[in-house]
Amino acid sequence: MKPQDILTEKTSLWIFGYGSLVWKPDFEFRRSKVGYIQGYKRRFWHGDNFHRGNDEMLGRVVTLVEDDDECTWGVAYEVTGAQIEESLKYLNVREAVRGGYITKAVEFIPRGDGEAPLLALVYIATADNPIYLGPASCEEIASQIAVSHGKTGHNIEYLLRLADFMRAYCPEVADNHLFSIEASALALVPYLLASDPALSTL
Ligand SMILES: N[C@@H](CCC(=O)N[C@@H](CS)C(=O)NCC(=O)O)C(=O)O
Repeated sequence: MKPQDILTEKTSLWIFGYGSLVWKPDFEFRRSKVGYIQGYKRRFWHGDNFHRGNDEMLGRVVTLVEDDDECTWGVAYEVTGAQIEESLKYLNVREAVRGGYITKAVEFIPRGDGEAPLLALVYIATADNPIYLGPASCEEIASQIAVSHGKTGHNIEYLLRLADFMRAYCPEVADNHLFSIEASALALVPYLLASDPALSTL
């Protein structure tokens, strides 16, 4: 019997997304829930030399940083049966091989009264990662995002789509880190459009 043979429709795995996965999972799933994990804060502290940057100009993408007083909102996706192997194979390339993320198990708390916590897999880039960039001011992060792009697109798209997700699905959450960087990056756009009109197609 191959390992995947035990994956019946009743076998279920939850995968928690908090960056590009909230707006672009790009794998098949049975259902999704908006909610949060405790003990982590989302920060634009990870470098990206593939999707939103390159080796000469690293993009900045989000990772999770442990902080007992914080929580991070996102989306958990349930994959069942054959979706489990397919999603993990896809995410291993997108997140681990190309993004440098590792996997951890976390407790996901769905939004809504009476929703039971769920064990979920999450992809995290840790400080020992070779392209981990670490803390910087929101202005510095915004200016790096404003001029970076990679094989998947411009780094600003990555920032704006995450901010749009939070406003649409978690309007009650004050993610100051995210929205400060967004405001700083948007303030740079007029200057960027003058130098790179292609940005107007974002
Ligand atoms: N692991 C986080 C972050 C994922 C993330 O943003 N990963 C990058 C890899 S560096 C990615 O998939 N980017 C695709 C894109 O930029 O469209 C999540 O759960 O959303």
